[in-house]
Amino acid sequence: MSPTEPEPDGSSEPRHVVIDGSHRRLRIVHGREGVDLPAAQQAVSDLLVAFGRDPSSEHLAETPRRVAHAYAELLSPREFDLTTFPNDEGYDELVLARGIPVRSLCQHHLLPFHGVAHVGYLPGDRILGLSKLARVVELFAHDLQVQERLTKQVADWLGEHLEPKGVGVVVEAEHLCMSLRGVRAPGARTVTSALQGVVRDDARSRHEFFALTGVHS
Ligand SMILES: Nc1nc2c(ncn2[C@@H]2O[C@H](COP(=O)(O)OP(=O)(O)OP(=O)(O)O)[C@@H](O)[C@H]2O)c(=O)[nH]1
Ligand SMILES: [Zn+2]
Repeated sequence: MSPTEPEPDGSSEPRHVVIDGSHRRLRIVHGREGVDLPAAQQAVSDLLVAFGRDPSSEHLAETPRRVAHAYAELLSPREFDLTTFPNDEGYDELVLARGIPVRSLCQHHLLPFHGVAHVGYLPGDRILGLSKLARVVELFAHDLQVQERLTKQVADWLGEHLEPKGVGVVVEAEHLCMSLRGVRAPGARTVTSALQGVVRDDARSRHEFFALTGVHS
């Protein structure tokens, strides 16, 4: 399957472009097809008609454009450079970014889910620019998602690109499809986790990871 070909679930893997001939700086771009704004705008206009509204009224005239752009923004992660540094000091404890904001779209209802991610890793030969932990979350969150897949994609991606000794990812989110409608359970937060390597297999590392996230294992 080519990097840009959509997977059966509608998402596709991000690609990287080597920008300085080494593994040290990679430009990460997402492989998803861009949003067709004119088509999305027309579809929103049709939806307003289906809702019994007049899209030509002064109040709604700009709404199709606004909605199309809003969804395009939510479905388009920003490109970034994956910057790593040699782990010269042999740092061998967990590195954890706690409370990274998560904004994503539920693939079932196209409603947002939002919350935080805690992303940690146990370094191997290289350490990662800290901001990149939050950028990787955005890379996968700006998609039509389920929380389980988002959580695992972040962990798998870090494992593949950083080759650390271990990875841990926890996502805690509120799904508007569960709080505003349907079951109407506002405040219910779903917690998912994905662990790899030492963080999964070694009880002390796993316990330390969950202790640092504030999530009880
Ligand atoms: N596993 C998982 N389920 C999700 C996620 N986001 C939404 N869902 C659920 O997807 C399910 C879709 O179920 P359906 O029964 O087809 O849809 P529905 O009739 O709108 O369901 P209700 O929300 O219960 O009214 C619901 O239970 C949602 O809560 C997610 O990230 N992960
Ligand atoms: Zn939903």
